[in-house]
Amino acid sequence: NDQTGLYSVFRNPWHTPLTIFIAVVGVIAIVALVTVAVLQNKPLIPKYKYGIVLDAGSSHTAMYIYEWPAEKDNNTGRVEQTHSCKVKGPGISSYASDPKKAGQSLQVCMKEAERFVPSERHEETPLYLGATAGMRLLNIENSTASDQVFQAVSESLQKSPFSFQGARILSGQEEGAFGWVTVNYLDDRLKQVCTTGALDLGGASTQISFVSDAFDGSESPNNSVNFRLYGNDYNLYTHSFLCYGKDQVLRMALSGPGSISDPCFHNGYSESKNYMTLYNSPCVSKRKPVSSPADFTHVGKGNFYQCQELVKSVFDFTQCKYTQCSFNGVYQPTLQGPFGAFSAYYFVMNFLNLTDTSVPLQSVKEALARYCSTPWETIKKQHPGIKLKYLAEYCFSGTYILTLLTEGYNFTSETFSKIRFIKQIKGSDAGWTLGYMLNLTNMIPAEAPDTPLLPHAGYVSVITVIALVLFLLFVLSLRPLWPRCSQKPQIV
Ligand SMILES: O=P(O)(O)OP(=O)(O)OP(=O)(O)OC[C@H]1O[C@@H](n2cnc3c(O)ncnc32)[C@H](O)[C@@H]1O
Ligand SMILES: [Ca+2]
Repeated sequence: NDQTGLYSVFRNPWHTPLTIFIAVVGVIAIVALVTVAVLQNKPLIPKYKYGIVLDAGSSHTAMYIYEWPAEKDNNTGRVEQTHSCKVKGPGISSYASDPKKAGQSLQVCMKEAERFVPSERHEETPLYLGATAGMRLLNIENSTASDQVFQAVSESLQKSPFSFQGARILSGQEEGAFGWVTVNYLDDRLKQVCTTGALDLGGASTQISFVSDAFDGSESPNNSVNFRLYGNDYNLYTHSFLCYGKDQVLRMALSGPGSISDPCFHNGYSESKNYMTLYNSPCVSKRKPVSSPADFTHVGKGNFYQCQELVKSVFDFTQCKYTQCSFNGVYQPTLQGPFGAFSAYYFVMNFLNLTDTSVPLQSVKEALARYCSTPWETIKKQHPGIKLKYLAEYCFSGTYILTLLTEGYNFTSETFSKIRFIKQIKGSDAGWTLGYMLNLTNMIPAEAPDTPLLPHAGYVSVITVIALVLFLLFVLSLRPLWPRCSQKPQIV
């Protein structure tokens, strides 16, 4: 019956004002922190979102599926490529005479996408198709055929369960700019001032994009793209050279004088080819001789230095109405910063084992000269598993790449070492498609998203510490003042 000490407190612990005060403060603090934590860092079980982009290139179409945690729409660097699918057959522009087949060619990859994207996400998943230089050239040659191909492709994609957002031709400027966005997004450079330039080599066009302090866009507004991303302003220089993808340049080189005995192809290489296929492109139709036989035999001579002279003949280095140009009278500011070179830059230099740019440029040229002088029979024996069409062209393609970079873009042995030949960055392919989707889904905010005061873990640990301290204080407040030593403790 002792009304004092532990008994009295246990019987009615709310007796002591200290206890009540601590309990109230504790509850308020925990509720407040948990509320902020939940508001700040949404549900613990992440829901994922998806996006699909089809890259309808001149030589082939590829499908990319991107995935990101739903609540991280605006955070940098959280969108990742989760799957890719190479469409069988040529690029969609090759189906000009049978447009339906362009749509049918996409079906296999679209079925694959249905398996890779969870079905409950299908209808919310945006689906885009962007076409590049192959369709630009078809549009120049025969805009009706181009429209029919897009019609067939759109009908095919509308049948998919995804949210089809349209099929269109990208401008060269978009292709260059979005390639730059992709490289810098994946490399996490969009929160920094120093960015990476982007070099993209396709079959029908090639792009160069980079930020240059010396470039404010005034001298050549068409080459200027302004971005405000994560609170940073970027004034990007970009140019797309139509007809300077490696397939079209090969046609231009072959259509030149005396191209039949070709220094860009290995000794012993001999293939009969058809002038019709060679000249059926707006890039070479002007070079078509008035009367030419239907077929010709393409014979290899295997000489890198002569090949370099032949490749240089497709560039015009004379005309430039600006303070400085790359080639064909196109303005280009002084090169600046590191560069990522992808697509065919990578396919070719990787095959030739020349992706290590710490090797002096002169040594790269000498290695390529040795490769080009290797007889065709030896080359075939050394690379039994490589597609003959690709294998025959690596000497030409490697020579074109070195000539384009050094003579065209004015890379020196010093700036050449700042190029990285890349296929992917952190598991996502380098190319325009990711940048294109990020832009269309507004996932790159102009302003930096406000970062939470504390990361999620920070909140949890703060709550835990406060809760522990308060609990300790609470327990301590329950302990009676020292019991009178005469008292026997009451068993309650
Ligand atoms: O950008 P556009 O000009 O539209 O062309 P594309 O998008 O189709 O161009 P790609 O980068 O896909 O390929 C460019 C070139 O590289 C060739 N290519 C693709 N894969 C290759 C590989 O693994 N090895 C060698 N060459 C390859 C392809 O045939 C083209 O000639
Ligand atoms: Ca391309």
